[in-house]
Amino acid sequence: MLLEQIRGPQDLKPLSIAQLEELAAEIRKFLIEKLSATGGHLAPNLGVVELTLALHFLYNSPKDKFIFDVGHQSYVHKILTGRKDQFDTLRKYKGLCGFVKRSESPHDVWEAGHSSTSLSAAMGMVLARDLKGENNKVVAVIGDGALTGGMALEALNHIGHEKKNLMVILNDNEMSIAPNVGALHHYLGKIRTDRHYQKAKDELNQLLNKIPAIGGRLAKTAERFKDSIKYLLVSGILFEQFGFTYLGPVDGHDFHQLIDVMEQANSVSGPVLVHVITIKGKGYLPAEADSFKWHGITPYKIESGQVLKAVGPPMYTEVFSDALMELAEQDNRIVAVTPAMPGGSGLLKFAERYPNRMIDVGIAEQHAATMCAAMAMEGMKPVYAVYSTFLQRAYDQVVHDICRQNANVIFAIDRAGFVGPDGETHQGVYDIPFLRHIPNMVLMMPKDENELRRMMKTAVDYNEGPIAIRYPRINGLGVAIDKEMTPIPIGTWETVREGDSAVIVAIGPMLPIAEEAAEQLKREGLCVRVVNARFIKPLDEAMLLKIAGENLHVLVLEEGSEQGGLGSAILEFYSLHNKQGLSVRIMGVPDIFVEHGSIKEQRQEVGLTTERVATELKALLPRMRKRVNGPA
Ligand SMILES: Cc1ncc(C[n+]2csc(CCOP(=O)(O)OP(=O)(O)O)c2C)c(N)n1
Ligand SMILES: CC(=O)[C@@H](O)[C@H](O)COP(=O)(O)O
Ligand SMILES: [Mg+2]
Repeated sequence: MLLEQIRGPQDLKPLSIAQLEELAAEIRKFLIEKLSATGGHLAPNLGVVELTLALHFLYNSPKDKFIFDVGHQSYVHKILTGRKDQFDTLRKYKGLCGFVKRSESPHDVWEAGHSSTSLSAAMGMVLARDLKGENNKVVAVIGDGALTGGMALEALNHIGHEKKNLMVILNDNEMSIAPNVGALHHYLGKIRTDRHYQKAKDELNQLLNKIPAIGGRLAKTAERFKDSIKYLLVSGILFEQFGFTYLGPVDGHDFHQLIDVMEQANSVSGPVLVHVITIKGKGYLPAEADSFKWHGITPYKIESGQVLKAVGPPMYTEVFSDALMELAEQDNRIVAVTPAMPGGSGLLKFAERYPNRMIDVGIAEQHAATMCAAMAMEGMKPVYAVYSTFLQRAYDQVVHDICRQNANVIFAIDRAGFVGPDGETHQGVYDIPFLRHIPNMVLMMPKDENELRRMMKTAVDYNEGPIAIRYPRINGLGVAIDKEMTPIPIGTWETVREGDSAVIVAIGPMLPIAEEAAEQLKREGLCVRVVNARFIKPLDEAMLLKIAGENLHVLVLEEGSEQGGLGSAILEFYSLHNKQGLSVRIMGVPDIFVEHGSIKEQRQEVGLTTERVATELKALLPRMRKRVNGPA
């Protein structure tokens, strides 16, 4: 087994092409076996086995810097850089990160998780290198999906301007998570498929290179003729016009072609883009056949490709999807917009039923937001379906285009709260702070799947401006579903448990924890009220003033940043109403990044557990404690 002998990239250098091919097969087998137990981004990594081997074979990481866009396809890189023995802990708590992670290895020079940052990072490292007078290589590996992200265009524009030595490897597998979309995708498709382009280009290049070296004006004419013909035929014209030397496309699973084109690239001065065609999921038939499903996969049976299904009530995403279908049936103003996440956001059924009303814009969260504003102003009901973490990309568009113009956009914010194995780059814990302070925004979070449906109806009936519903990446509670979706009056909270010792104000999946804590405290003589603060904005001011009037201590429970979240909003409200004397304890996500693991482990790490809530509440109530133990 060659793989056992690979302790680092230096062990690749003496290998022959045949041995590299053998090693590629071993790595594929390793990935398929390991991920059958851990889950993870199988298809993307199966697609870059040869590419990653060729990079480490030809260049000298970490002196030469490899930057993986998104970083979900960096498992092969991790295997080759001394971490293969850690793969049983992939994406597990305190285990191997599923993305590039600087703290894991000096070979990990740039972290991501969010798409389309690699070219900007490469440019930064190249500018620093040249200012320091160093001469290492900087190689960005970006997928055809990530290339649709706006940042990539910003970087291409600048890189072409600076004309620095920088290599971009475009890993083109025709897929984003779902099939890739957009004009760029079609352009790449033309290059990929139009083989006679290639043949004509190659034949012509041979012919033109035969023109004998001639002096004087004729030479210039011949050169101009060659360039103008090349202009017509060279397939990477778009990139050439951006100042890159375009090489390819080559077969990204053929070591001869890969090594040859990278050695060609080494002799290019200035930015060079190597176009590599790969098969997402290569080497595992179920993943090749459906790389959409196998982009990110849970544990599976290798032989059958059967994915081990999670049991329990439907995920919130599915409840959202079904509610949207029902509402769209009644209201043809409803259009769904997704930035490249039709599957994860639950829009596949909608797309099938309403193909003209489901718009996938590619990895373009900013464009999606502004486009929704304009659609709303033209009388449509755009439902912007987006993960909390990816909405961060469109903050300015939400402020500047949607809220400031008071556009009636509905935000369906999925993955709100902890997300589990994707970890710190994907946690949905900042949307409350970055949304609640924007004028005109309404922000809701349901306590269960039935309330999610009610909130969907509330949002569709709401015509006063932007309105957002945030819901988590978990199963619902399995509550009864009302046939009718009854809208909820805006800004009204709900007392789900009576009590006069203290109040827990909780949202979303924190409600069950709050109720369990209250039940626990009841056995100690404390009668704790639990309030479902289902509107984060606007707050239920009447209820807050009533609580203040009862002089009750308040504990706020939210699976989101403590800085600027619901608890902060309540503190601000009490300060504004001169109720500073009230004690308000906020329990949420502290000022740290919470890494990968299960959602349960992430909650435990920050203390969002029944036990800690009970303990914190008791600590809040010194007076109550004495009363329970007899007269003061
Ligand atoms: C800003 C942002 N939006 C969406 C995503 C979700 N996402 C992760 S990977 C991916 C597709 C990337 O496609 P590509 O770059 O072609 O890589 P491949 O998986 O095909 O290798 C998407 C949309 C993300 N990580 N970041
Ligand atoms: C790498 C990336 O950003 C996506 O693949 C993301 O991991 C999808 O998340 P879900 O699994 O929650 O849909
Ligand atoms: Mg792709």
